[in-house]
Amino acid sequence: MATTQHILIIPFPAQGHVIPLMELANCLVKYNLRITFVNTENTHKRVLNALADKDLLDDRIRLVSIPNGLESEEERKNLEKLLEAIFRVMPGKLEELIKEINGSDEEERITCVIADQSLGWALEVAEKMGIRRVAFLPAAAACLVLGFRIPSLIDDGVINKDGTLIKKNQPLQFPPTMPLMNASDFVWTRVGNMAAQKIMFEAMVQNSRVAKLADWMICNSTYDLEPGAFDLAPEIKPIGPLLASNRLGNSAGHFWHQDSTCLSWLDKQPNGSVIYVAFGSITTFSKPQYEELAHGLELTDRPFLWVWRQDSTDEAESNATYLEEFQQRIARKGKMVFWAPQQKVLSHPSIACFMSHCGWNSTVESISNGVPILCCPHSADQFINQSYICDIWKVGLGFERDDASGMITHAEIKNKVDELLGTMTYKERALHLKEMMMSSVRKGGSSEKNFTDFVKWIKT
Ligand SMILES: O=c1ccn([C@@H]2O[C@H](COP(=O)(O)OP(=O)(O)O[C@H]3O[C@H](CO)[C@@H](O)[C@H](O)[C@H]3O)[C@@H](O)[C@H]2O)c(=O)[nH]1
Repeated sequence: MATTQHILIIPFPAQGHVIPLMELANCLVKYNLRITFVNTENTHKRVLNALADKDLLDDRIRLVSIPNGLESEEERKNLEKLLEAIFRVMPGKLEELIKEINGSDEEERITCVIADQSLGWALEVAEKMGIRRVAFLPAAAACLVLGFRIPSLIDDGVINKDGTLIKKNQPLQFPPTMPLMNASDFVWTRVGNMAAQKIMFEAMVQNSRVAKLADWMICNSTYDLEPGAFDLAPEIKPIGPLLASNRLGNSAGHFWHQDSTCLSWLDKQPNGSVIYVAFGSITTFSKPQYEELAHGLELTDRPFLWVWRQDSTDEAESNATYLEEFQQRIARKGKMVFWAPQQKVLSHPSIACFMSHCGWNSTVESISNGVPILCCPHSADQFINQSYICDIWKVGLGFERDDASGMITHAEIKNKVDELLGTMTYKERALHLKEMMMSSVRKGGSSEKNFTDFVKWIKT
């Protein structure tokens, strides 16, 4: 008989998915469970490289990889190719891996698969092999509720069967505690071209259907953050916020080395003074937009820490001179890094606010630290998250875009920074939300209770 249960965890191959699932793995091993964490080959290499010098993982977490059928970085960045290849190649590879593990030793048998909700096929593989299964949602519960609602959106004539919009200007109001959703802000209508949108839509339809096959659906949220969404879909259980600080550890699963020099730089700044600027792991803006942002930050005359991640060598080369000049010019006030230890940055007392693309992890990490947000959403779910931040929780502000250029201008950036930091209400509300969120993971809190029930179920 197995001494401890053996769980297989599989994330979608993107940074915003690997980090929270790695955090979940770290929480589970505290309950003496063993984890096999399955990344794609490329992600696996990146995670190992970034781990090399520190953040050593608990030895009950074994990192392994399977191919996703894509060779080049260019292909991996193309959402259509990525989704198509993942679906074509990975289910068979996952099944082979599980068979190999299960065949090696009775004690090694996988007893449960925890799959990223956006990899519905992994739940189907588990079901086919008679293994218990869990869907993990790294985004807001509202996104899955939207996925569940797709059939009624089609019946009500809001969208066509392929996800294209019929009623463009008709916002959708779920309960008032959920964001008012503009039809043009649905997750799939905010990705790439029409072909990418259709593929994303099909994936959402499929994944939302398959999620219902899961024995548990868990997500990185709390009842206080999204009461309306959990009322509509009580089968989704929040276990968040999943943060390394909850277990006094380092966050793991990074694709890049975390530049900790920014922490000693933050130590030298006055409390509540620094604007932290970071747009997650995928989002990039045009060069003119970065120039507006740089200009705007300079105008605020406040210290700032800016994560400027450049994806390609071309991009890095084209920005090199500008960046160098800019860094010299702002050296007195600002610091730039390629990749920051974001969770530690956001918990630093010198941080005043977070200028963010509103990825769900960044949103949760910011609020868990009582940090108000300036919103620059770019794609997918980020517009829904912005609506939570600005309209529902009222802990942040969005930017108006210039009619002619479509950009956020330097003047707008300065004005919104001044507005957000010039009144205490945003900070007060953020601190209030922080308190509610953090109490949910303390003993007896709602997320802690869901997590304990979940672990009990896994262990039976
Ligand atoms: O310098 C940095 C910048 C980011 N992070 C971390 O990287 C993660 C980024 O996640 P997120 O804020 O969610 O952004 P994305 O990487 O863009 O995440 C993708 O996945 C999310 C979860 O599904 C979605 O909400 C986003 O829209 C989608 O782009 C967070 O944990 C950050 O703490 C760092 O550690 N250092």
